[in-house]
Amino acid sequence: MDGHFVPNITFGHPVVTKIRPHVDRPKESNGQGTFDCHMMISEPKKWVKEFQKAGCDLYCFHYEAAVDSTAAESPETNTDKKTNPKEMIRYIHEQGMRAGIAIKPGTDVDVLYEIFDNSNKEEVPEMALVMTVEPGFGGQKFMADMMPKVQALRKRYPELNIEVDGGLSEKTVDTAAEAGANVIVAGSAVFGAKDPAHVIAKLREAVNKRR
Ligand SMILES: O=C(CO)[C@H](O)[C@H](O)COP(=O)(O)O
Repeated sequence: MDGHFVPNITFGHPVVTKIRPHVDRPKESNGQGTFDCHMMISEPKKWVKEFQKAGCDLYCFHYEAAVDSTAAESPETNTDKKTNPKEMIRYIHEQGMRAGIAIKPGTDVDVLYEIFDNSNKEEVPEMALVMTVEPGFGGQKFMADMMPKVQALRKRYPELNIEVDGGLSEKTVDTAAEAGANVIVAGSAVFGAKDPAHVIAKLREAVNKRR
């Protein structure tokens, strides 16, 4: 969070650098150890290389931050700041990371279809993130009305990693998993728990029993 794209600030690549040596690298079979960095920032391209150096495995940027009319029309003149989503995805892949693309609650899911239907695989992300709160703060209420977006993505892309973020807990995870989400972000539910491992196991179970 950069205090611009969202009205809050959180940690950046120096924290990733410090934590990375203490976490095993991802095992391709189950994704454990993946550093999935959700960039709630206005200039996502600016930080790609720093996060790669820090040990990020998957760099997830916001569709809304990557799209503006100028950048979409002439991506070649917008290489320092904004660029269009396809250029961003290609750039992330060139740095050796997987790419994710996130949408805020007010963004229609169909903006993602063109991105995932692209036959050029270098420009196709490995994950879609459907925000289930307005990004910026933990501890908000899960927006169940975002589930049609998840259902639409799951129907169209049976194998896609679909992440949900915001208000996920043991109480809400079944709704998300039933809709088709298979990557669950949980802050308060895990860090506020007496037994975080138990909560994580429950969240994982909700996803796994539907796969
Ligand atoms: O970053 C977020 C919002 O910007 C996430 O929603 C947050 O980290 C998850 O927290 P919680 O599980 O408490 O909703």
